[in-house]
Amino acid sequence: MPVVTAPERHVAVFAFPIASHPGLLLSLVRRLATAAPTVTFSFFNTAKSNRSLFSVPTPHNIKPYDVSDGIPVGYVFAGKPQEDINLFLAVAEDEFRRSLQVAEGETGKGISCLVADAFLWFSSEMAEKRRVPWVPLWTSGASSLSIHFYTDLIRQTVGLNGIEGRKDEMLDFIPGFSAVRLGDLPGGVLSGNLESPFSIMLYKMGQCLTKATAIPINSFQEMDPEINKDLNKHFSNFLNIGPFNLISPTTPLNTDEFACIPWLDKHLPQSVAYIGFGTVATPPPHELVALAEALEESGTPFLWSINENSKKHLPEGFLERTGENGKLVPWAPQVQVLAHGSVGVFITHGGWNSVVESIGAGVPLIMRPFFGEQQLNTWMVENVWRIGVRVKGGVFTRSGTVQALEEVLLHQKGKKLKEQVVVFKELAHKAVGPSGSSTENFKTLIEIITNMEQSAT
Ligand SMILES: O=c1ccn([C@@H]2O[C@H](COP(=O)(O)OP(=O)(O)O[C@H]3O[C@H](CO)[C@@H](O)[C@H](O)[C@H]3O)[C@@H](O)[C@H]2O)c(=O)[nH]1
Repeated sequence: MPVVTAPERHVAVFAFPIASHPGLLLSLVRRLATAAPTVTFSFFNTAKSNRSLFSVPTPHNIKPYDVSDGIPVGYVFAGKPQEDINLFLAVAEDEFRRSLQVAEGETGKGISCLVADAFLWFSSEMAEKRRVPWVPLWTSGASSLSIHFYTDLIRQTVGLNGIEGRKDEMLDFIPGFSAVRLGDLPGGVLSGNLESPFSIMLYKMGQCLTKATAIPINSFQEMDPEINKDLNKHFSNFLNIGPFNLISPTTPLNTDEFACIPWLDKHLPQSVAYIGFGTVATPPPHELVALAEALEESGTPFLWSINENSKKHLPEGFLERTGENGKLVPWAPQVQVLAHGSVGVFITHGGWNSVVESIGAGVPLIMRPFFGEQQLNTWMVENVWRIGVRVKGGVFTRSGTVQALEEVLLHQKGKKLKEQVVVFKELAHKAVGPSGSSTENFKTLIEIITNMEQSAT
């Protein structure tokens, strides 16, 4: 990769400190910092998240700064939805501003660019005031970004009286989408609490995007050519620079602490179901039972990344009965697991990283979406890319899950899903390869962020 030198440049990076967001942003910043070793990158994130992310070696020109998570001392979580997000958002803008001044004081350099998780819409105004480029990273796919961009149009057309009873109605006027069910739009656009801080955040983000100097996303343009074509008309430098996981690790926890790979080695090619629901979603107890029963009934070997809390809801004697056929782990090196030849299907919530990681490995999906844009990702997987299926009714039942497993692992349909996901796998690898679209887009991004032409070394 060509190297840029620009010692006077100071790039501020604002992280959204929840779920897989900060890890993904830091993996981008690592790439940028390696390509521009004389540029200073100040990475603003909560102390807890920084501790975990910076526990592995990091390029010398990235310096972490802690911001408050907004959780008052002694606070007891009430278990309300998005409680941690709401607390953080209440203090975020002031915290980033305060901490930015500290970093500018310490480095003696004003910032020359502001990179932020796109969720942090207010950073657009901060960049504008300082007259520096604003570069929001969108951590999900082009489809969900498009929906947030077109939220006003969608609300005006569909109405704001709720979509209860109208979930199967199709929406067919968003450029690049031939159609999508109202019920599969991201939460907070038409359904859910439109006044929650999270919904307001997404709405405001959608309104600010045209102010961005560049919008990098963790995808590759061949995946959504029509949506890309449309967004390129509205945004400057809409840059697909992924899938990130094909370039460098996006989580510091990618060691095989629980011996998943040796266990997978003992299984037949494309026979195992890998199960994982990302870093936030947890199926309710009765669905955990249904999923376990379906695995047992179908005799499918499985590797399940599951937390202790969920584990206790599994049917009694389940693990003893499944024996060598099943393995439960608190954390799996997901990217390596998916790339293992014995994995035949990924049962997942449809978080964006999980979707692109499965594509990168050529593994078809069974989707059980929970919140956010996971419904939309599921729609795209099943109806647009045709690389997986949604479990019947969108929730785990014993019979619906057995049916989905049979469809993907045994039937002719499964063969087609596999063929199709391999087509996307090849496109993804090509995109990040030499002269691939994501590689070229990344070069453009470096130029924008460092404000310098690259010189080959
Ligand atoms: O045992 C595990 C479990 C997870 N992971 C990794 O954790 C990440 C999970 O990411 P993702 O699938 O995107 O799930 P979430 O962390 O839940 O993602 C949040 O952020 C995503 C990106 O914006 C959104 O698409 C989701 O809806 C939102 O829940 C992936 O990189 C996985 O490889 C592991 O390596 N091992």
